[in-house]
Amino acid sequence: MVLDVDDLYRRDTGPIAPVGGIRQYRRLMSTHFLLPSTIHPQRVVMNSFLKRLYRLVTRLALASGQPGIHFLRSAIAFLRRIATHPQVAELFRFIFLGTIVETGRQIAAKIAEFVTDFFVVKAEFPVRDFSYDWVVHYLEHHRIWNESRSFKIVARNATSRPFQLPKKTIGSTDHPVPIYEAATAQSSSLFRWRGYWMSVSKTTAGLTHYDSDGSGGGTSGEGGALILAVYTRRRDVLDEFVAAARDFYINTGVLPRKQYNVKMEPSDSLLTAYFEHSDLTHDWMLEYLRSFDVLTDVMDYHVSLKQSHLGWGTGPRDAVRFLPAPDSMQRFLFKSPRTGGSTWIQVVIHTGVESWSDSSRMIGGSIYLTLHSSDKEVLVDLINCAKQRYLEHGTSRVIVHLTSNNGQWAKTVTKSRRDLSTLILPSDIKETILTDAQEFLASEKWYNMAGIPHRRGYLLYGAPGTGKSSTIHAIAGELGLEIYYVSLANPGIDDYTLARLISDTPARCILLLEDIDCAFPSRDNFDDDEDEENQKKDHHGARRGGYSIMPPKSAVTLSGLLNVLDSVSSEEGRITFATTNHIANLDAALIRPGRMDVKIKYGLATTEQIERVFTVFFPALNPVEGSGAPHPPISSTDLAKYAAEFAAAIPTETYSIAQIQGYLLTKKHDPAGAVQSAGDWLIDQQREREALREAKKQWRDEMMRWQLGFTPASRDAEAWQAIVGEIEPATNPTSTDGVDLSNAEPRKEEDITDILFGGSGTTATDLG
Ligand SMILES: Nc1ncnc2c1ncn2[C@@H]1O[C@H](COP(=O)(O)OP(=O)(O)OP(=O)(O)O)[C@@H](O)[C@H]1O
Repeated sequence: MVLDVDDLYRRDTGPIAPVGGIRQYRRLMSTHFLLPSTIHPQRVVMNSFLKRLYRLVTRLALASGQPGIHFLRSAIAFLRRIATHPQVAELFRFIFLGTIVETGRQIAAKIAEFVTDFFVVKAEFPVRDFSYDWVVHYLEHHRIWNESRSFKIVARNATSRPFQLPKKTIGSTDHPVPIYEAATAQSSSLFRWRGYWMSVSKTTAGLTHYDSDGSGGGTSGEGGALILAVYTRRRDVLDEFVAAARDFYINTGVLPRKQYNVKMEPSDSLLTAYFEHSDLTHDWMLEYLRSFDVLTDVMDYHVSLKQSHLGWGTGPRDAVRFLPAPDSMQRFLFKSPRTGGSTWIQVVIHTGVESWSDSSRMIGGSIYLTLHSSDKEVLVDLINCAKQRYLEHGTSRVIVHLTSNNGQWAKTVTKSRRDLSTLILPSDIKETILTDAQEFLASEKWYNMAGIPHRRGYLLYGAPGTGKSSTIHAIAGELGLEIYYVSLANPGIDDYTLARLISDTPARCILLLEDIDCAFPSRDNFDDDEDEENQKKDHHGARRGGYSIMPPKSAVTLSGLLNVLDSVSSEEGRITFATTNHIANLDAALIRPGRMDVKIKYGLATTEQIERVFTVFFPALNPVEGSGAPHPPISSTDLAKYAAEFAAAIPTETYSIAQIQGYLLTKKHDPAGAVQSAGDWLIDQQREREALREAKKQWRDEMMRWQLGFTPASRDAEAWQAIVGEIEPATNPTSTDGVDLSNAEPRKEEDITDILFGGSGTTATDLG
């Protein structure tokens, strides 16, 4: 601003003011320079500046001794002189021109921005978003990047290959092919799409391929984005483009990008599901993933011959099985049978880590699924499919769940079903158990109405090797139930872990409690399982001694076991099978109806059973395939003759079927020889039994000595004999109670074919 004070003064104040006309200046300033401050706050600032200037000028004028107006004139003249100096004038010209140019540039930028906003539609696709995948896949497929002049070239397998056998010579297909991708630099590509020009660029460096490994720290282009500009005023062109890219992505079934950080950074568009190893749903899912061979893009294999890795025993035992490597990320397309829609699912199978205390147990094994969907129904569909598949497949096998040493369901083994007809049992034991169990499972409503807990217990007792476990196995197959096997002799299982194990079982299943007599201190842990005499004593309920030499075999107490059998969690259609070799050891409370409703005795092989075992072992005219060198075909008449002779040679109810099978196995190609050598085998058996009995007796003696403080040095033969005589009544036919049992009438035992339905308890037929 050029201030011609004189002129102003002249106009407003008339003649020049005399020296010291300070008031005139004041008036001048207030009249013409000061701006109405009420209008705008910036003017207040300006007014303040002018006031200060005015004061300064006034002071200078007074100090110079000149009248104010003369001072101003000389000051202005000085300034004019400077301003008219050629170099200063040149400087002013530059400033002026620069100002014009800069202003012009800014105006042009504004116009460009305006035009861009007006005529270009822009969109940004963040790198870690699905939309990015759609667009990049679409552009890649249409070779949009090739319009660019700068590329990144990577060597890859164009498509994921299913497993192939290695070729003898390396062909061109064995090597990866080059894939052109957009360079990581911020280069933009211009292309035409459906008549519209578009340009695409990236905001940050990073891998651009849709399937890039996001795990490589810093190389995933995290935080970057794809910028798309559509040169049109129409927004719907962008909508169309995005929709087309999305459809193309879905329809080409392209593998989605691997999701690495779903756990840490949950996404709104991804569902995750976790299947814990100890839960049945884990088995469903594993079965589904294995059986359908859904994981077709696996490139990371776990190669195994292990039985437990062979799926469900469908293939030959020596087949090499390729499983996805543990912890590797696989993706598969799940087609929902309900909607018909497909959803990508990422699966990671964690095997867990092996427990240091129990090598058979894996800690933390699980299946982790990530569904590329936000629809929970898809997950429900998947679980239903897995369950259905599992159950369908389950009809040809029996699944047995085993515990670890520290009391958790740790392992699942599958066995092929055993046909009930392969069991050689007297009369209709098998059918009776099966019918009873079927009726029980079908009468849940009746139980509820009658207020009776919906559970049923079966106690199978008798000598080892008589078919107790085999019966349970066959029944489980018939009923289509899974077996949850708990051995009470497992040292890691106590009352607490047993209760937890039981509560972790599903509603409909078979709970198998083996060695139930281990649940409390046995009267004698040296029972000779093979000892016929002892077995008979068991039947008579006679006790061979009152001493428990060894501590109990199980950490489970009787009350703990009773609690578990009575617990609320065991009321949901659960069938409990318990087995024991010594029913006489069991507490009456344990086997009372309500806990063990059906009691079945398994005896040693009768003559009739022995004959049937023989017939089954040597099928007439029908050599068994795959049995090595099959025995020469024999006529059914000869077979019947041999079977009868063999059965007659073996004393009835003396040997278990397992023992007889063991002998026949040594003669599996020679039925006639089996009959001839039967006598020798019996003698061997007798010797073996006596040797075994003697060895056990000696061992028992040693243990007693040790427990009673006898050492070889302090051994006193007489004192020892007195003790042995006192505590070893089993070697004597007379019991310690003083009752002579040698001539006593054996307690009336039902025939093996008779089933004891728990005395006064409900029977299967009662429940009809
Ligand atoms: N009654 C039977 N019919 C057919 N096979 C039998 C029979 N009893 C035993 N076996 C055979 O003997 C073997 C052992 O049978 P199993 O395990 O069922 O006996 P167990 O009574 O449960 O013995 P343990 O009391 O020792 O558990 C199996 O291979 C089975 O095939």
